[in-house]
Amino acid sequence: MKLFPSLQKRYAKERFTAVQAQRLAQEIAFGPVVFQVSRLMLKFGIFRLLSDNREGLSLEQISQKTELSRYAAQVLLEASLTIGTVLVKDDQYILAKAGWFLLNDEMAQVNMNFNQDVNYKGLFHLEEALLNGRPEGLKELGNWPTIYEGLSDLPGQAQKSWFGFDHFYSDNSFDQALEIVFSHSPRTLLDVGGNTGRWATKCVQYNETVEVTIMDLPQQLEMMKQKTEKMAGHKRIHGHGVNLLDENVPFPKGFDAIWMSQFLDCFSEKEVISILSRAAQSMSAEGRLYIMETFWDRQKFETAAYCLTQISIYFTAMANGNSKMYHSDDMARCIQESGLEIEEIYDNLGLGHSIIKCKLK
Ligand SMILES: C[S@@+](CC[C@H](N)C(=O)[O-])C[C@H]1O[C@@H](n2cnc3c(N)ncnc32)[C@H](O)[C@@H]1O
Repeated sequence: MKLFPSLQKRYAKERFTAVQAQRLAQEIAFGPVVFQVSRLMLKFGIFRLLSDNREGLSLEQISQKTELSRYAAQVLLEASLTIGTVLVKDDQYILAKAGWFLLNDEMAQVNMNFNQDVNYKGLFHLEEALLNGRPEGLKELGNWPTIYEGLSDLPGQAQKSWFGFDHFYSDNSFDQALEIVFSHSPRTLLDVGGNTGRWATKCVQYNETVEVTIMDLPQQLEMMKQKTEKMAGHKRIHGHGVNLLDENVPFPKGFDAIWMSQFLDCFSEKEVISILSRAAQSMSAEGRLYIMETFWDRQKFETAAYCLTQISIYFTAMANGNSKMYHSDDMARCIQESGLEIEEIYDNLGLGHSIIKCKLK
């Protein structure tokens, strides 16, 4: 398997001693406990309290300041001690580095909220999802064939965490992406899966004349209109409501650029080929298609590859049962099979996106 050098080395040979491996096996066995304890250390403000009191606090002080019973504070702190998020010296609890990251690393918080509010209950159905090829966990949130039909109706906290997760990753790459896409001076841009219109808004504010059409599910376009109507340039943002899972739905013609950000990971390989083939049929020789994705094999930092391959499981259990965070070779094969060719790949955007620029073969 082809991997970026940073990953190649790490994944080719055993990285744990026997003792470390034995410990990891227990961390896996207690994974849900570790997750919930750490989440509540955050929610009840214990990590914050320890961060504000660097010299440490006793169990009694923590219980008093958080208004948790001595018992509740004690079980959380003792579990956190062995997890490694807090330390204890002379009966004083102190924040450890991993606790600091849970408290201050926005990515850890976004991922934790996403796992708690969107995935946690649904993951109980992963086994059926893998066997049936359907998002069997989605019933924990509502009754839709895929999560995308339900985005505008998700329960409040799940919706907040889903959009928080989606926006966190793509927002961090948009500024670099604008430079790449607008170096070709597109006058018209089709934003496929444009969601709440964040990229479209960036485009119309970056370039004074570009006209952007968001192609997304009809219910998603309603949400997009509400979110963009007060933004500068919103008159140059248009909507085109479709369900692209319907193979008979064509792409509209006449766009200089077609943009797909964090979109193709919502589809199986077969569906990706169908969508890309329809995109190709709509393109002229001068047109360019930009695919922005977080490919797990093209990550500079191994932790990113770890997060991405775990996020694939959300697609299995919750989103649609058949898509994933792709390896770039799989995407390249789909591109080839759709009548397109790769012109250039830009890596290391934002928190780990790549942009694949394609043209007609
Ligand atoms: C993960 S979001 C990506 C949002 C945005 N492009 C970004 O980069 O943050 C995927 C988008 O694809 C849309 N989508 C999913 N399935 C679709 C379908 N069958 N037809 C049209 N749009 C779809 C969803 O409604 C959603 O807005």
